[in-house]
Amino acid sequence: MLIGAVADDITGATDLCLMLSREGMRTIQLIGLPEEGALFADADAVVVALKSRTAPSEDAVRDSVAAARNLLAAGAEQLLFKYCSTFDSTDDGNIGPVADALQDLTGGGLTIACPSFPATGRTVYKGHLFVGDRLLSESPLKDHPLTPMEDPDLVRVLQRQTRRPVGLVDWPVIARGETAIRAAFARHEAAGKRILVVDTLSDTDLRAIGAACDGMKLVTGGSGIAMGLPDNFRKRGKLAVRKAMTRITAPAGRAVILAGSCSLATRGQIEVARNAGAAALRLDISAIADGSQSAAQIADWAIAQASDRAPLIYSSASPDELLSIQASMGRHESGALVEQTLADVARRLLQKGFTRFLVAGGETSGAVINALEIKALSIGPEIDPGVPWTRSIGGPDIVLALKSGNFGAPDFFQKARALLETEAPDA
Ligand SMILES: Nc1ncnc2c1ncn2[C@@H]1O[C@H](COP(=O)(O)OP(=O)(O)O)[C@@H](O)[C@H]1O
Ligand SMILES: O=C(O)[C@@H](O)C(=O)COP(=O)(O)O
Repeated sequence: MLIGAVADDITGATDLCLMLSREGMRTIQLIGLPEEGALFADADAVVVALKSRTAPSEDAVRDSVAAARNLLAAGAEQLLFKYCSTFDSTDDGNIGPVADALQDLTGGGLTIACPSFPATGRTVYKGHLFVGDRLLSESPLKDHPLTPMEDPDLVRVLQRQTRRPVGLVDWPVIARGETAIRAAFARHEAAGKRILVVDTLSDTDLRAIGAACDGMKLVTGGSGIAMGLPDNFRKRGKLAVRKAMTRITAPAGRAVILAGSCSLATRGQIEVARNAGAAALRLDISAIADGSQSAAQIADWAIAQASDRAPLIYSSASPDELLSIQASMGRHESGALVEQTLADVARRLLQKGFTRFLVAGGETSGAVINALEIKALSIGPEIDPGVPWTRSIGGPDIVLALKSGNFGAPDFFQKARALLETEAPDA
């Protein structure tokens, strides 16, 4: 194993897997902690998907360290801590505390914080995170149901979460390329900084930063930072050149779309799917709370729809609707109720022969995958930047598109289905 990664949520992990596999690494995604002593002979990269982004910070640290230990024991040469390209976290963490603990585990050397993912509009300039052409704090992420992001200054945000001194390598240095970046790393380290936010405006910047991270024991960031890392191993003859997949074969069976993300992108995709004629059912959270709507009823509704189209089940609400739901039911309580309901629906549909699951939302995907008892995924073709099709390894044989809430073009759900090929019955 060349790269061992710990991701703080499931869609973040698939996003990272896609980047590593596009860059030629044979990549496996594990759901939850790898077994102690496990070896991954066929993988260049192993990404462990945790559900630690919004967990209490002691739990996030414990699970991340346990995963990292097992990856290092299995031979990982470089450790990568993957978090959201929009730095989703609270002042208590979990990015800072987990980065601290992984730095301790890997000998305390310098690391970077690089959330940028220009292909999806996430860039960092003077340490400030932009989403498209808006500052993070003016983007839809300010209304995130669990981690509202109100401060775009990542040095300030991260410094609130870590005891280690945070520094910034700004864009004029990044633009001068690998050698200048390495020199800046050394200067900041000598000045006592331990974790450096790196400005990044383009893929060229990502590749230069990746090259400068050759030999760094721990790297932290979004999936973008993985773009430049595989080449470091290729230069040393440890990695072959591989072609990206363009289609995925799926076992015969029906498809369903489950959307628990409230992001602007997902709400737009729901609208497009509905306008294209998808049968759609919206979760009514107060009806679920008082028992008048149930997962069993919702699953029965999906089963009753035409079998050649994917029914759409969604909970997605506008920021104002969310505020009022959360005010009456609590942020975590209402979120958990929605997640459990969608997960229960998925479990029931699996039992009824559904084999293609398109899930929108990171927390939602985590809940669904746990309910389906999927333990590992292989990575298929890219549907849109950051979102591949995946196929389960072990457990029930199904394909899944786990979409981070904010990712994907407006016609994402239609595009995803167009990449599927049904497996021959005797395969
Ligand atoms: N109508 C709703 N009321 C309350 N919480 C909701 C509602 N719809 C979704 N949620 C919760 O919002 C959270 C969305 O997070 P997630 O699934 O990670 O999406 P994203 O990828 O957009 O962040 C989940 O915990 C989900 O259960
Ligand atoms: O880095 C990203 O933006 C994604 O990989 C990701 O982690 C998004 O999280 P969710 O929106 O919660 O799926």
